[in-house]
Amino acid sequence: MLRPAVPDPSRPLPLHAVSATRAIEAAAAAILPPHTLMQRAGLAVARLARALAPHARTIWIACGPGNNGGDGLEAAAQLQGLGSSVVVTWLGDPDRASPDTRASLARAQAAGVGFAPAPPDGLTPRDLCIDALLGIGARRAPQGRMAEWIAAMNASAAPTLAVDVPTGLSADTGSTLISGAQSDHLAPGSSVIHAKFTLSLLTLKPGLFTALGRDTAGTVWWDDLDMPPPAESAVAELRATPPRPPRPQASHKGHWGDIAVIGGEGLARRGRGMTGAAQLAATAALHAGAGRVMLCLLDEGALSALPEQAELMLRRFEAIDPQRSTVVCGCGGGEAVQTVLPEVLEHSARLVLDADALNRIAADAELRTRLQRRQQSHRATVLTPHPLEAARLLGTDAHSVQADRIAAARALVAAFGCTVILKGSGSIIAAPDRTPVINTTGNARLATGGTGDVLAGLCGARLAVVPDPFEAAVTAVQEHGAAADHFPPAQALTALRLAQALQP
Ligand SMILES: NC(=O)C1=CN([C@@H]2O[C@H](COP(=O)(O)OP(=O)(O)OC[C@H]3O[C@@H](n4cnc5c(N)ncnc54)[C@H](OP(=O)(O)O)[C@@H]3O)[C@@H](O)[C@H]2O)[C@@H](O)CC1
Ligand SMILES: Nc1ncnc2c1ncn2[C@@H]1O[C@H](COP(=O)(O)OP(=O)(O)O)[C@@H](O)[C@H]1O
Ligand SMILES: [K+]
Repeated sequence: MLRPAVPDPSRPLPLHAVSATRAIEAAAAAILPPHTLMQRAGLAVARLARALAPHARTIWIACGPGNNGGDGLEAAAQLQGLGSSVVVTWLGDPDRASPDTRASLARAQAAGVGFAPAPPDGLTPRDLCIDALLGIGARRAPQGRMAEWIAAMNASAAPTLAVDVPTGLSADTGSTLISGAQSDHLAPGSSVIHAKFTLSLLTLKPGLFTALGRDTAGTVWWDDLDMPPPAESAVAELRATPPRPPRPQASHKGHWGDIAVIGGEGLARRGRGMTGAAQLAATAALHAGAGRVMLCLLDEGALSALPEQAELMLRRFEAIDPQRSTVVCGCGGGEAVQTVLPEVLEHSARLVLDADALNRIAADAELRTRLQRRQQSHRATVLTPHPLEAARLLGTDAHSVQADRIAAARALVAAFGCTVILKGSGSIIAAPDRTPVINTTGNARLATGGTGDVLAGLCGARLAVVPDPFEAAVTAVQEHGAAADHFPPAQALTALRLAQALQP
């Protein structure tokens, strides 16, 4: 069945790695007559193409040498049969193609599809390009004629529908394929299709939703090719954002938790005033509905009042009761956070660690041991690193983290036994014994200073009332992104305004 890749509130959408997809394909092929899957795939592509471009005069289908190209040839046969004018450019060789692809080639030829050595000229916005160059079998960066066709498709006035995966994107990781490695940014001239639509076949692939996936895949559709839900375990999943539960009338502030935000190195210490970061986290917790929010600034008492935020209670570190609070530690913490971290790690009942708290832990073996010990005593801990902070914790670089974000999040879970939010486009939320979630809310308007502090405060507010730290983290990330998605388009999204837009 063809459907948009939008999770239902009652059922997450599973995402499968290429290895699992191959196993599912093999199992399906074993029980179906030959060529069935490719015919279903081609029909799904043709149907979606007709729906997306009902008035197309020309449909250009660029086909690669493997079965992704076979899907394109099958779609060409189907579209020609439905009355569209199809031009196929094919990079394959009939003698080396798979039996499925050869069968679809014969069907396309029999249907009267036009084959051309080069892309058609003069496509208009109502026409359509179909990228069937590479799918899950892509192993290296496109070069030569394939790279030329990718460039032509990206430059075309007609939108592109990618079959299974945009060519040049890794289905597993959402990074791009470059010679011998993977890249986490779209370098000028990098050979990757920028699709307006992607139709994922049989399974949904995680790379479509994280790293560069969201930029290159466009709107994602999924056709399971009428195969039953796979037994293979999903590598990650997408979840719908549930509505906030109503507040019981008979609740009081004690039900909604005490949040203690610890951070904000003062200007005096090193000439870097970062109290704003902690204030943002505290403001976020407040607007997200926390019962009481305490702000502990590491500025040696220089700041004594916050007149514009009378609801926030200023506290010295010694005056905080970490066992009875949900502690959010690290936002703007600078070097000053180092001195409080041993106690924070030792005594906080529920803890969100962000920014400089993570950087200090990365640089200090004793703090790492203290963090690991929290798991043994079952105390809830959420880490909220961006890719560079994640890299420091893992002893690697941000590029390597971005090259496989799910693997990096899992590695952090394995190392520290905590719930982890690996931030960035398509944030990954992972925890011990849980299928990671890739967040689908949020947008690049969040790429501005302080929005991570807002997430940390929001996460604290949810962790205060949701016993399962993984569920609290998923909820916080979804709500943070949704607040950005609903933010007025004509207004600059700043972190403070985002914090104030959060809802209890
Ligand atoms: N699996 C399923 O569930 C189903 C799969 N289906 C479809 O099959 C697709 C997978 O097909 P696939 O395995 O043939 O791989 P595909 O993506 O066509 O690429 C491999 C070919 O490309 C070549 N090649 C690689 N890199 C290259 C480069 N840079 N530049 C040039 N060539 C390059 C590579 O050559 P080689 O590396 O071996 O030299 C090989 O020939 C899948 O995405 C879906 O669309 C559906 O029909 C039904 C259900
Ligand atoms: N392009 C993007 N798409 C979606 N979310 C983004 C994007 N860029 C940033 N974000 C989100 O914005 C927040 C930024 O956090 P972070 O990098 O820690 O910033 P800061 O330290 O300035 O607060 C994270 O929640 C991240 O997931
Ligand atoms: K493709």
